[in-house]
Amino acid sequence: MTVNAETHAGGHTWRDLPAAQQPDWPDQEALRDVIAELQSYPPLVFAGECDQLRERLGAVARGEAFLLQGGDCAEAFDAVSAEHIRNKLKTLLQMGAVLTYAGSVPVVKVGRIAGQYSKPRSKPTETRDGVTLPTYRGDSVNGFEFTEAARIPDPQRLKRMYHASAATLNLVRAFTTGGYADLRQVHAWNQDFVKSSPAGQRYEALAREIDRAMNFMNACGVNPEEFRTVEFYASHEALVLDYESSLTRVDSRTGNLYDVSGHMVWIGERTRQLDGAHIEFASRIRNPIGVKLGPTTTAEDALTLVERLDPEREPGRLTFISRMGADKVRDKLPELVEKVTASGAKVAWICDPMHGNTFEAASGHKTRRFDDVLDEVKGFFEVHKRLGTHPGGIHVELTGDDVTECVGGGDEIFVDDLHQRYETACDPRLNRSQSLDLAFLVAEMYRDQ
Ligand SMILES: O=C[C@H](O)[C@H](O)COP(=O)(O)O
Ligand SMILES: C=C(OP(=O)(O)O)C(=O)O
Repeated sequence: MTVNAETHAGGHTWRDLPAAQQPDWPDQEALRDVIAELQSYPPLVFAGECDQLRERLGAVARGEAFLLQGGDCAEAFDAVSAEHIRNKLKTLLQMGAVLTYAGSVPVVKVGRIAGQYSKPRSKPTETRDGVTLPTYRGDSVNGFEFTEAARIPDPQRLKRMYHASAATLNLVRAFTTGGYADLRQVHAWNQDFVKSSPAGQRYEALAREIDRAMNFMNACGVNPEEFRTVEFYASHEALVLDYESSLTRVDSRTGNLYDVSGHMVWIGERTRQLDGAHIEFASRIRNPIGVKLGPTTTAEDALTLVERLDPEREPGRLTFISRMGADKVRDKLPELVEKVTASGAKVAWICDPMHGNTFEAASGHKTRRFDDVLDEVKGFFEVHKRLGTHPGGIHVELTGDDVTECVGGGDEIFVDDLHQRYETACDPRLNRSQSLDLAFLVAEMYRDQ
């Protein structure tokens, strides 16, 4: 793992191709120094862990497991705190427990965490009160504050991204293996929540059932290790290629390249050009790869992506994350699923019900309706049911905090509430209550499927 990718044939082939959405770094020499420093840093994850996740995703692709992938739209350096990380993890663990128990399916848990610091944007600039500045591209690139100084891309931020990811991953590993994620804690995860929210109360009833089932198994002498720790993986969008490539290493066991900045990386809707640098980069690494598929994706695009990224047709290698929008999923998804399935490819199909359903409220807040999110997931399940294929999971933007960024949900948030706790640096996230609501509804859909 010590050899960096630049010395490996294939480690730098992406550099010859157009790379969309890259920061306009003003100081190239500073960038080169940062890249050299990042190349000397230790890996954040191990190649063997990436292989293990690929195997788990293989089960998803075969229809034997369900993927829960979620976390912030954009992580922020000033949110690297025990409280934020614990809240996010707690929400994902609760959703995982709901899906496993109510959906009766093994759940592969993957955070949008410990690396989700870079954002592709629709426009290069933002104008406020007649002042135009470069758009915010995530904490790895520039500052959120609307000042000229903050918005200048600064490569030193890539080092902060590495350190923030390392600190986050360290705590996530401690939480998931050090007792906090023990299934006997199902009630503890809910303690601060149960009284106030309908989702919390519904969860509490489910936790009591899980308790009874565990007591029964305990009485039978069954108390497996799987109840005490949780397998949890980290993922992010592989957007800023100088960063991802600096953290790409040769695996000493196999000679293969792995992007050791996270277990799984995905390529976004704005950077999945078939002849572009991102797909080339992803084609050279052995991590499990996700690709977002928006409503303009053609079946031919999807088939070429399979050819480029999964030529061996290895279940778990490639995850297609559709993000069509509630009004399009039923029209656009079937042809992709049909033709990819007919080609013999063994991809996992996941639904991102967030990115196709964003709109701007009259107050100027970017938001999403919980009902649209739910409807896209429903459409996704309907398509797979009709085609006899497996609805493999969901990919959601969420937080464990009680923010007011998306409207609707059981503990209803109205458009007029959005200003109360609107904290996202980019796109609106489901709060904890909305996330749990979604998990219950998805578990029902899965069971019915
Ligand atoms: O999270 C996804 C994208 O970065 C985001 O939707 C882009 O938002 P924008 O259209 O405001 O640039
Ligand atoms: C940018 C994102 O999504 P998409 O590429 O699907 O727009 C994202 O998931 O952060």
